[in-house]
Amino acid sequence: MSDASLTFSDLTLGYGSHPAVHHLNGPVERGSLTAVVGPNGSGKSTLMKGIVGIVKPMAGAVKTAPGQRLAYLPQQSEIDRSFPARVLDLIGLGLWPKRGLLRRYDHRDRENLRDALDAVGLAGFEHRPIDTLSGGQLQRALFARVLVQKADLILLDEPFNAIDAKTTSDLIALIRHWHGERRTVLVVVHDFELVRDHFPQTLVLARRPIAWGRTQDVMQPDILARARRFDEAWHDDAPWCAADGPHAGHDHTGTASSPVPAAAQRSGSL
Ligand SMILES: Nc1ncnc2c1ncn2[C@@H]1O[C@H](COP(=O)(O)OP(=O)(O)OP(=O)(O)O)[C@@H](O)[C@H]1O
Repeated sequence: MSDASLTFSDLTLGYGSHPAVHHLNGPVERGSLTAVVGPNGSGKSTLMKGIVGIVKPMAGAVKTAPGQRLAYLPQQSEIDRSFPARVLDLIGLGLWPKRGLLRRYDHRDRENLRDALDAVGLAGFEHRPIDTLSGGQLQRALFARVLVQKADLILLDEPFNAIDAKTTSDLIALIRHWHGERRTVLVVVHDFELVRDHFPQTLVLARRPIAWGRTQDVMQPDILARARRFDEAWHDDAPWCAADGPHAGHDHTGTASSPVPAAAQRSGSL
Protein backbone atom coordinates (compact mmCIF):
# COMPACT_ATOMS: atom_id res chain seq x y z
CA MET A 1 0.00 0.00 0.00
CA SER A 2 1.28 3.47 -0.83
CA ASP A 3 2.42 5.70 2.01
CA ALA A 4 0.91 8.96 0.78
CA SER A 5 1.48 12.31 2.41
CA LEU A 6 -1.10 13.88 0.11
CA THR A 7 -3.68 12.44 -2.25
CA PHE A 8 -5.43 14.30 -5.08
CA SER A 9 -8.74 12.89 -6.28
CA ASP A 10 -9.91 14.49 -9.50
CA LEU A 11 -9.06 17.84 -7.89
CA THR A 12 -10.31 21.01 -9.55
CA LEU A 13 -9.41 24.40 -8.05
CA GLY A 14 -10.31 27.81 -9.39
CA TYR A 15 -11.76 31.25 -8.99
CA GLY A 16 -15.37 32.15 -9.77
CA SER A 17 -16.35 29.73 -12.48
CA HIS A 18 -12.81 29.39 -13.88
CA PRO A 19 -10.77 26.29 -13.15
CA ALA A 20 -7.09 27.11 -12.60
CA VAL A 21 -6.10 23.50 -11.88
CA HIS A 22 -8.23 20.62 -12.98
CA HIS A 23 -8.41 16.83 -12.95
CA LEU A 24 -5.40 16.25 -10.78
CA ASN A 25 -5.17 12.67 -9.52
CA GLY A 26 -2.67 10.69 -7.57
CA PRO A 27 -0.61 10.46 -4.42
CA VAL A 28 2.39 12.49 -3.27
CA GLU A 29 4.53 9.90 -1.50
CA ARG A 30 5.64 10.60 2.04
CA GLY A 31 9.27 11.72 2.02
CA SER A 32 9.26 12.67 -1.67
CA LEU A 33 10.81 15.84 -3.11
CA THR A 34 8.78 17.20 -6.03
CA ALA A 35 9.24 20.19 -8.31
CA VAL A 36 6.06 21.77 -9.67
CA VAL A 37 6.76 23.42 -13.03
CA GLY A 38 4.61 25.14 -15.65
CA PRO A 39 4.18 28.41 -17.51
CA ASN A 40 2.92 31.59 -15.87
CA GLY A 41 -0.71 31.28 -14.88
CA SER A 42 -0.71 27.49 -15.19
CA GLY A 43 -2.05 26.93 -11.67
CA LYS A 44 1.08 26.20 -9.61
CA SER A 45 0.38 28.73 -6.81
CA THR A 46 -3.30 27.80 -6.87
CA LEU A 47 -2.34 24.18 -6.29
CA MET A 48 -0.21 25.16 -3.27
CA LYS A 49 -3.12 27.23 -1.91
CA GLY A 50 -5.49 24.34 -2.53
CA ILE A 51 -3.30 22.01 -0.47
CA VAL A 52 -3.11 24.55 2.36
CA GLY A 53 -6.88 25.13 2.20
CA ILE A 54 -6.77 28.81 1.18
CA VAL A 55 -8.50 27.89 -2.10
CA LYS A 56 -11.33 25.38 -1.73
CA PRO A 57 -11.93 22.65 -4.34
CA MET A 58 -14.56 23.35 -7.00
CA ALA A 59 -14.69 19.58 -7.45
CA GLY A 60 -12.77 16.57 -6.26
CA ALA A 61 -10.58 16.62 -3.17
CA VAL A 62 -7.11 16.92 -1.72
CA LYS A 63 -6.48 14.81 1.35
CA THR A 64 -3.51 15.16 3.69
CA ALA A 65 -2.48 12.18 5.80
CA PRO A 66 -3.75 12.67 9.38
CA GLY A 67 -1.47 14.20 11.99
CA GLN A 68 0.92 15.91 9.58
CA ARG A 69 2.24 19.37 10.36
CA LEU A 70 2.27 21.64 7.32
CA ALA A 71 4.50 24.60 6.48
CA TYR A 72 3.74 26.88 3.54
CA LEU A 73 5.94 29.60 2.11
CA PRO A 74 4.02 31.80 -0.36
CA GLN A 75 5.65 33.80 -3.16
CA GLN A 76 7.60 36.79 -1.82
CA SER A 77 5.23 39.14 -3.66
CA GLU A 78 2.45 38.01 -1.29
CA ILE A 79 4.41 38.84 1.86
CA ASP A 80 3.80 42.18 3.55
CA ARG A 81 7.27 43.51 4.35
CA SER A 82 6.01 46.80 5.71
CA PHE A 83 4.70 45.02 8.81
CA PRO A 84 6.79 46.39 11.72
CA ALA A 85 8.57 43.22 12.80
CA ARG A 86 12.11 42.10 13.53
CA VAL A 87 13.71 39.03 12.01
CA LEU A 88 13.24 37.17 15.30
CA ASP A 89 9.49 37.98 15.33
CA LEU A 90 9.13 36.71 11.77
CA ILE A 91 10.90 33.44 12.50
CA GLY A 92 9.08 33.10 15.84
CA LEU A 93 5.77 33.00 13.93
CA GLY A 94 6.74 29.42 13.08
CA LEU A 95 6.46 28.54 16.78
CA TRP A 96 2.87 29.78 17.17
CA PRO A 97 1.15 26.44 16.56
CA LYS A 98 3.27 24.92 19.34
CA ARG A 99 3.40 27.68 21.95
CA GLY A 100 0.30 29.77 21.17
CA LEU A 101 0.16 33.48 20.51
CA LEU A 102 0.80 34.93 23.93
CA ARG A 103 3.19 32.63 25.73
CA ARG A 104 6.74 33.96 26.09
CA TYR A 105 9.63 32.09 24.50
CA ASP A 106 11.13 29.52 26.85
CA HIS A 107 14.73 28.32 26.83
CA ARG A 108 13.97 25.63 24.21
CA ASP A 109 12.19 28.11 21.91
CA ARG A 110 15.15 30.49 22.08
CA GLU A 111 17.51 27.64 21.26
CA ASN A 112 15.32 26.64 18.29
CA LEU A 113 15.29 30.19 16.99
CA ARG A 114 19.07 30.55 17.37
CA ASP A 115 19.67 27.22 15.58
CA ALA A 116 17.37 28.26 12.75
CA LEU A 117 19.12 31.63 12.36
CA ASP A 118 22.49 29.86 12.25
CA ALA A 119 21.26 27.27 9.75
CA VAL A 120 20.18 29.94 7.26
CA GLY A 121 23.27 32.10 7.78
CA LEU A 122 21.46 34.97 9.55
CA ALA A 123 23.18 34.87 12.95
CA GLY A 124 23.41 38.47 14.18
CA PHE A 125 20.32 39.59 12.23
CA GLU A 126 17.77 38.78 14.93
CA HIS A 127 16.88 42.42 15.75
CA ARG A 128 16.90 43.77 12.20
CA PRO A 129 13.53 45.15 11.02
CA ILE A 130 12.34 42.91 8.17
CA ASP A 131 11.83 45.87 5.82
CA THR A 132 15.62 46.46 5.86
CA LEU A 133 16.47 42.95 4.59
CA SER A 134 17.54 42.24 1.02
CA GLY A 135 15.38 39.84 -0.98
CA GLY A 136 17.82 36.98 -0.37
CA GLN A 137 18.06 37.72 3.36
CA LEU A 138 14.28 37.80 3.65
CA GLN A 139 14.06 34.45 1.89
CA ARG A 140 16.63 33.03 4.33
CA ALA A 141 14.54 34.34 7.24
CA LEU A 142 11.42 32.75 5.76
CA PHE A 143 13.25 29.43 5.45
CA ALA A 144 14.24 29.78 9.10
CA ARG A 145 10.55 30.17 9.94
CA VAL A 146 9.85 26.92 8.05
CA LEU A 147 12.73 25.28 9.95
CA VAL A 148 11.28 26.05 13.39
CA GLN A 149 7.89 24.72 12.31
CA LYS A 150 9.40 21.22 12.05
CA ALA A 151 6.71 20.35 9.51
CA ASP A 152 6.15 16.96 7.89
CA LEU A 153 4.80 18.51 4.69
CA ILE A 154 6.55 21.60 3.29
CA LEU A 155 5.22 23.71 0.41
CA LEU A 156 7.47 26.38 -1.11
CA ASP A 157 6.18 28.69 -3.85
CA GLU A 158 9.00 30.02 -6.07
CA PRO A 159 11.57 30.28 -3.27
CA PHE A 160 14.41 30.97 -5.76
CA ASN A 161 12.78 33.93 -7.48
CA ALA A 162 15.24 36.86 -7.70
CA ILE A 163 17.72 35.06 -5.44
CA ASP A 164 21.45 34.94 -6.21
CA ALA A 165 23.42 31.73 -6.84
CA LYS A 166 24.94 31.49 -3.35
CA THR A 167 21.60 31.94 -1.57
CA THR A 168 19.94 29.51 -3.99
CA SER A 169 22.53 26.84 -3.29
CA ASP A 170 22.24 27.38 0.50
CA LEU A 171 18.45 27.08 0.32
CA ILE A 172 18.70 24.00 -1.92
CA ALA A 173 20.97 22.43 0.72
CA LEU A 174 18.24 23.01 3.34
CA ILE A 175 15.59 21.48 1.08
CA ARG A 176 17.78 18.42 0.47
CA HIS A 177 18.33 18.14 4.21
CA TRP A 178 14.55 18.10 4.76
CA HIS A 179 14.28 15.46 2.05
CA GLY A 180 16.96 13.42 3.85
CA GLU A 181 14.80 13.62 7.00
CA ARG A 182 11.89 12.08 5.02
CA ARG A 183 9.79 15.21 5.09
CA THR A 184 7.53 15.64 2.06
CA VAL A 185 8.51 18.71 0.04
CA LEU A 186 6.78 20.36 -2.93
CA VAL A 187 8.49 23.34 -4.55
CA VAL A 188 7.30 25.58 -7.39
CA VAL A 189 10.37 26.13 -9.57
CA HIS A 190 10.94 27.91 -12.88
CA ASP A 191 14.60 26.98 -13.39
CA PHE A 192 14.88 23.66 -15.26
CA GLU A 193 18.51 23.18 -14.33
CA LEU A 194 17.66 23.28 -10.63
CA VAL A 195 14.82 20.84 -11.23
CA ARG A 196 17.03 18.36 -13.09
CA ASP A 197 19.88 18.64 -10.60
CA HIS A 198 17.99 18.46 -7.32
CA PHE A 199 14.41 17.20 -7.63
CA PRO A 200 13.76 13.45 -8.00
CA GLN A 201 10.07 14.00 -8.93
CA THR A 202 8.39 16.60 -11.14
CA LEU A 203 4.80 17.60 -11.80
CA VAL A 204 4.28 19.59 -15.00
CA LEU A 205 1.12 21.69 -14.85
CA ALA A 206 -0.62 23.62 -17.57
CA ARG A 207 -3.90 24.04 -15.72
CA ARG A 208 -4.34 20.29 -16.11
CA PRO A 209 -1.46 17.97 -15.26
CA ILE A 210 0.66 17.37 -18.36
CA ALA A 211 2.97 14.83 -16.70
CA TRP A 212 3.99 13.69 -13.24
CA GLY A 213 6.69 11.23 -12.31
CA ARG A 214 10.46 10.78 -12.16
CA THR A 215 12.20 13.97 -13.24
CA GLN A 216 14.31 12.26 -15.90
CA ASP A 217 11.12 10.87 -17.49
CA VAL A 218 9.07 14.04 -17.17
CA MET A 219 11.53 16.80 -18.10
CA GLN A 220 11.49 15.76 -21.75
CA PRO A 221 11.22 18.10 -24.75
CA ASP A 222 7.85 16.82 -25.96
CA ILE A 223 6.25 17.15 -22.54
CA LEU A 224 7.70 20.62 -21.95
CA ALA A 225 6.53 21.72 -25.40
CA ARG A 226 3.00 20.63 -24.53
CA ALA A 227 3.15 22.71 -21.36
CA ARG A 228 4.51 25.68 -23.31
CA ARG A 229 1.51 25.64 -25.62
CA PHE A 230 -0.68 26.43 -22.60
CA ASP A 231 -2.92 29.44 -23.21
CA GLU A 232 -2.83 31.69 -20.15
CA ALA A 233 -5.89 33.76 -21.03
CA TRP A 234 -9.21 33.26 -19.31
CA HIS A 235 -12.00 32.62 -21.79
CA ASP A 236 -15.31 33.66 -20.28
CA ASP A 237 -17.26 31.55 -22.74
CA ALA A 238 -15.09 28.46 -22.24
CA PRO A 239 -16.84 25.36 -20.95
CA TRP A 240 -16.38 24.94 -17.21
CA CYS A 241 -14.30 21.85 -17.75
CA ALA A 242 -12.90 21.64 -21.27
CA ALA A 243 -11.99 18.16 -22.46
CA ASP A 244 -8.47 19.02 -23.46
CA GLY A 245 -6.58 15.78 -23.36
CA PRO A 246 -5.75 12.86 -21.14
CA HIS A 247 -5.85 13.46 -17.41
CA ALA A 248 -2.41 12.80 -16.15
CA GLY A 249 -1.87 11.13 -12.83
CA HIS A 250 1.28 9.98 -11.13
CA ASP A 251 3.84 8.52 -13.54
CA HIS A 252 1.61 9.13 -16.54
CA THR A 253 4.10 10.90 -18.74
CA GLY A 254 2.79 12.09 -22.10
CA THR A 255 4.28 11.14 -25.44
CA ALA A 256 3.06 13.89 -27.78
CA SER A 257 5.62 14.88 -30.40
CA SER A 258 7.24 18.29 -30.09
CA PRO A 259 7.72 21.10 -32.59
CA VAL A 260 10.38 22.59 -30.29
CA PRO A 261 14.00 21.47 -30.86
CA ALA A 262 15.38 19.38 -28.01
CA ALA A 263 18.37 21.72 -27.56
CA ALA A 264 16.02 24.63 -26.88
CA GLN A 265 14.40 22.64 -24.10
CA ARG A 266 17.43 21.31 -22.29
CA SER A 267 17.86 24.31 -20.06
CA GLY A 268 15.86 27.43 -19.31
CA SER A 269 12.39 27.65 -17.88
CA LEU A 270 8.74 27.59 -18.82
N1 LIG B 1 -7.39 35.43 -6.47
C1 LIG B 1 -7.59 35.16 -7.77
N2 LIG B 1 -8.74 35.52 -8.37
C2 LIG B 1 -8.98 35.25 -9.67
N3 LIG B 1 -8.10 34.61 -10.47
C3 LIG B 1 -6.94 34.23 -9.93
C4 LIG B 1 -6.63 34.48 -8.56
N4 LIG B 1 -5.39 33.99 -8.31
C5 LIG B 1 -4.94 33.46 -9.47
N5 LIG B 1 -5.88 33.59 -10.44
C6 LIG B 1 -5.77 33.12 -11.83
O1 LIG B 1 -5.61 31.71 -11.77
C7 LIG B 1 -4.73 31.29 -12.81
C8 LIG B 1 -3.60 30.46 -12.16
O2 LIG B 1 -2.84 31.37 -11.37
P1 LIG B 1 -1.62 30.87 -10.49
O3 LIG B 1 -1.14 32.03 -9.69
O4 LIG B 1 -2.01 29.64 -9.79
O5 LIG B 1 -0.55 30.50 -11.63
P2 LIG B 1 1.01 30.17 -11.50
O6 LIG B 1 1.24 28.96 -12.33
O7 LIG B 1 1.40 30.13 -10.09
O8 LIG B 1 1.64 31.43 -12.24
P3 LIG B 1 3.09 32.17 -12.07
O9 LIG B 1 4.13 31.24 -12.61
O10 LIG B 1 2.91 33.39 -12.93
O11 LIG B 1 3.25 32.49 -10.60
C9 LIG B 1 -4.21 32.56 -13.51
O12 LIG B 1 -4.92 32.73 -14.72
C10 LIG B 1 -4.55 33.66 -12.51
O13 LIG B 1 -4.82 34.88 -13.18
